[in-house]
Amino acid sequence: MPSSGIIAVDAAAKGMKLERYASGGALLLRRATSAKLVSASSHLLFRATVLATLALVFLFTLHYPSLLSRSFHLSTGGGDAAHPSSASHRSLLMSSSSSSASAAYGGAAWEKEMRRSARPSRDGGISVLVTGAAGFVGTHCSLALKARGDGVVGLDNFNSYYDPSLKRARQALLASRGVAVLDADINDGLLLEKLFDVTAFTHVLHLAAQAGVRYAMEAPQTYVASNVAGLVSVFEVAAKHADPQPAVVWASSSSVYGLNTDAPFSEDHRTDRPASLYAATKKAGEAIAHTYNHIYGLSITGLRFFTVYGPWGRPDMAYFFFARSIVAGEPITLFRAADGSDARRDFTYIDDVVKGCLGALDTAGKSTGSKSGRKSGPAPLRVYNLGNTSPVPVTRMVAILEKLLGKKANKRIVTMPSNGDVPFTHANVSHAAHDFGYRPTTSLEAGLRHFVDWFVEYYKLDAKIAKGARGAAAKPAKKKKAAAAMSAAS
Ligand SMILES: O=C(O)[C@H]1O[C@H](OP(=O)(O)OP(=O)(O)OC[C@H]2O[C@@H](n3ccc(=O)[nH]c3=O)[C@H](O)[C@@H]2O)[C@H](O)[C@@H](O)[C@H]1O
Repeated sequence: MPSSGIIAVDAAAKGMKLERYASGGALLLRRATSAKLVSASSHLLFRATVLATLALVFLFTLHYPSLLSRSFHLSTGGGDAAHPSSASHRSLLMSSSSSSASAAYGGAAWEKEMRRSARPSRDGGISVLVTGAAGFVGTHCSLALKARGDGVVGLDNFNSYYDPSLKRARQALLASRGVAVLDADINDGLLLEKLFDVTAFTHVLHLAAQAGVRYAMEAPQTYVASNVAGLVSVFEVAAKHADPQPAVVWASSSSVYGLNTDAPFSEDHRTDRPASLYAATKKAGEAIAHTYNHIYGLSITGLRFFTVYGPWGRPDMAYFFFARSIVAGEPITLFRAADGSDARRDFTYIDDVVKGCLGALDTAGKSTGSKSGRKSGPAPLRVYNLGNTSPVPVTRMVAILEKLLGKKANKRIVTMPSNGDVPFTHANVSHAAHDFGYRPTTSLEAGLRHFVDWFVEYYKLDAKIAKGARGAAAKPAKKKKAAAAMSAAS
């Protein structure tokens, strides 16, 4: 539209030029005719341009619907579970129902429910806001806190990075144990403020994040939005709005060690060479934590998780999607390091990690700041490895799965692509052991057995799979039969 307007003005200006250089009556007549002609042709030109523009918009809509509907994604979320679009990265932040959560939540009944869920049932119990509560680690930690008599309010945006129905099932499990999980986003600062107005949480267990090392190449902005902006949002509310300030324990990652080759990885080692954007955002989080501790006296503990696995786990992680592929008879790709060695991971079982999280909460120490922005003295700033201390080759992990599922994997072994992966991880956990008695006790064999038990039951796999027979049947399994078959197979 504007371009056609410019063309019309240009044509009229040319007519005026003729007028300026002509002289005499005949020429006056020609000038008038010329002006009419110019006017008519500029109308034609204008109409043609409008039509052409409309045609272009139509074609553009046909070919790039996602671009034109971007504003829809920004506010309503959605996307394909397997490949959420990076253009709709804010949909990973704000699910459809959570985009206006701060406006939707409130009222006497809501406040009563928040207070009920946040209230400890034991003397000396703590009251914890768990972000990412419908996530893997968040669910297990919330259950453990509630079970020992602490108060818990959960928050999750139920994004589609992986199957949201699994997150809803975890939410239902939490609800059955009396833990309310709000459908809301950590970037919704107003909602967080509202929550702290209603409940004086003593602690925040901040686990909401965009996880996954390799997916960061596909959707970089989601990592910045959740792991940097979201973290700041949580720290802002905890530091400047909450009264009194809570202590914050949050999920960093073993990936911050990046290209570090000293092993086992110790908290004193270099973390300035992240291999992925995921790792870089977690490293940035640790720097941001330092700032909020330094300025506002916020007690902050970062936990570097090492490839956590177990029942109710994350379907985007290798052990989980390998199990699925083995059952389905589909090929799996195993990465081998450039020197020809198998990739190795310090796989850490969820129950061990939960003990570490609760230990970190229990020893967090108080924040020293207040709403006024003044702090009364230095507050704790801590970082701990939560690993298993015994790296296992990924090929061994697959061999265990094959045994448990009673079925051979169709393996394809390739050199590790340059996608942010690291060849090995190995935790030194002496600081966590010293400060809160963290001692991982679960072998990969035992932990994967628990995972497979849950996996077979949750997905109602045919008992034949558990027995090692071929093919997964579509019809629902009898749970007891499947479980019995699983223990027979192991
Ligand atoms: O500790 C962490 O900080 C991170 O742990 C997890 O990352 P990773 O340790 O990379 O786990 P995961 O993807 O399960 O790959 C496991 C192994 O399988 C190998 N791997 C992977 C995929 C594949 O197709 N083939 C393969 O061999 C791969 O080379 C690797 O050796 C979390 O996802 C991450 O969110 C973060 O929490």
